[in-house]
Amino acid sequence: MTVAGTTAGGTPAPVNPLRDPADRRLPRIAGPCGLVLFGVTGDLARKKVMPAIYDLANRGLLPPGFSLVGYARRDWADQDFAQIVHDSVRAHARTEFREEVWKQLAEGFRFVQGDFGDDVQFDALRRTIEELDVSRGTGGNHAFYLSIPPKFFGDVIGQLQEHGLTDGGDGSWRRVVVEKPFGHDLESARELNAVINDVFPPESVFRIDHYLGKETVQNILAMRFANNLFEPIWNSHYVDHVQITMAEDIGIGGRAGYYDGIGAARDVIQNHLLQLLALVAMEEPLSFDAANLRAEKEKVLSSVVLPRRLDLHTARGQYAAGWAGGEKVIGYLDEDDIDASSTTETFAAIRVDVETRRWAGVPFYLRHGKRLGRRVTEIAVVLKRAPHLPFTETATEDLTQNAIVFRIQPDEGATIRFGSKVPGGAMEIRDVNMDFAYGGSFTESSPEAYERLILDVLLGDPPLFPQNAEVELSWKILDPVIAHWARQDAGSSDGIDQYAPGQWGPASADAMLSRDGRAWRRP
Ligand SMILES: NC(=O)C1=CN([C@@H]2O[C@H](COP(=O)(O)OP(=O)(O)OC[C@H]3O[C@@H](n4cnc5c(N)ncnc54)[C@H](OP(=O)(O)O)[C@@H]3O)[C@@H](O)[C@H]2O)C=CC1
Ligand SMILES: O=C1O[C@H](COP(=O)(O)O)[C@@H](O)[C@H](O)[C@H]1O
Repeated sequence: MTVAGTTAGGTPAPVNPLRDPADRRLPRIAGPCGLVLFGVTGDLARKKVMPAIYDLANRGLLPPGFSLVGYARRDWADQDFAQIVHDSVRAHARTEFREEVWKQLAEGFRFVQGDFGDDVQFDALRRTIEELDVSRGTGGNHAFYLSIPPKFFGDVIGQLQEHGLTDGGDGSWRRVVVEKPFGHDLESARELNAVINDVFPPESVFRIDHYLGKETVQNILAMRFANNLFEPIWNSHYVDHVQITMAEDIGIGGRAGYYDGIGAARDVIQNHLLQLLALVAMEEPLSFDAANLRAEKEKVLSSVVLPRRLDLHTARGQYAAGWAGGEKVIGYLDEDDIDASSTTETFAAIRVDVETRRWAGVPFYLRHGKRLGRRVTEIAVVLKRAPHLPFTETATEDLTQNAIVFRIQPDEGATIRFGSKVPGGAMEIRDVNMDFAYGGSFTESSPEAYERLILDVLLGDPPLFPQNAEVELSWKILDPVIAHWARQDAGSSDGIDQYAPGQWGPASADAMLSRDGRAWRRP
């Protein structure tokens, strides 16, 4: 971790006059540096990366000479690029627009036009960076952010190496940022890791799983390990099962090219949901530095096993056409550029078990879907029933199981559900909730995940970025599920289960849990 007010190299950070001195939320400031963004016209760059850069600048967390170089095929001048950043900032930034911040930031914008295969333009990129080192004092320190389709990762990394962009000279750093998905199965992930590791040392590679940048996700470890309340019951003696839900109410939008053939399990379960599982199930790390955190996460991921009967313990489906939120919506197969016979799942649910002494016999159920009832991500640790209930049966007929729920988004906080006597003359026990809400407890607002992660890249602070091993272990868990579904598809021409938009997935998902004598929560 970096000490507040110093750069990753330990030298005092330059004081940015635009920094708001009252803002104590992200006290670390990046030293002299710049970012090169590939894929500036893309969805992620526009909605997340460029607004996060502005928000960091607005909070005074970027150095005054920070530079942003866009690389894309469009025939743009620097001003056109600045306009694109401006539009994206005005549409998606979280902090207010301040002209003086924008002006200072925009002075560091440059644009290089080119395809990923264009040698001449990669040379132009090198010269642009050298010019910035002089004019903006970026000191040779640059991060290359690949906000591009994964199939181009190898090409761009190869170009960076070939054109002398991977080494900024003595005392400077070069880093590469890659977005998920890291491959589409174990084999391709290994190949991709080999390509990246051939060019950049592991400490210079920052793999973004943006869930790890979320405040509420980081709080899982704080809540577990800063308190004495949870840890004593955090095991198979008290926990019945764990449900991890990531539900979205949106469809695939314009992302058919990426999504079809990938599907819900690869898109989200392989990365975000298995990372959440690792944080909930891991042992206490020796410290919160990257090596110790990763060691504990790797131990948990290595202990995950799938049930033998994948036909009984997995479920998948596709959203059908219908009504959601008062609007008529099209089905997955009717989306633009989706093949009418596609079997790509937009909903996936799996059961896994963690074979450790702590978790033996405690199933973890993971589910994700698009066009579900509402947008919500939560982790529910559902406890076993009390061993003895000294009440009449009718007194407890409305009492369900106690639960501790981490509310990751959008209603950020945590809930503890337990039974309480209903006021009145009779002994009647009913579920009640004790709530912690960020809004009610903190005046500080949560930084957006990309803000936190981009700042950590610029600081060279690695704990929130998964390394090769975690990525590969996660594919090892998921690959047999994908292979099982492919075998099912090969043996049938019926397509996959459909589910109505606005509902909670296909009937097979409910059946999967009811076979275990359980039911999904309706968050
Ligand atoms: N969008 C999201 O919500 C999320 C995305 N990701 C990941 O982020 C990355 C980017 O995704 P997203 O923004 O959705 O993708 P998009 O398809 O929206 O954007 C891709 C970008 O790559 C550029 N590009 C493609 N081919 C070339 C080429 N040959 N030469 C130069 N530029 C090229 C495109 O430029 P042009 O305009 O010229 O075609 C465009 O700017 C992917 O790895 C994705 O998996 C991860 C999490 C969420
Ligand atoms: O990684 C992804 O995440 C988004 C959802 O992110 P969230 O922060 O809004 O929960 C999802 O829509 C997308 O399909 C996936 O690639």
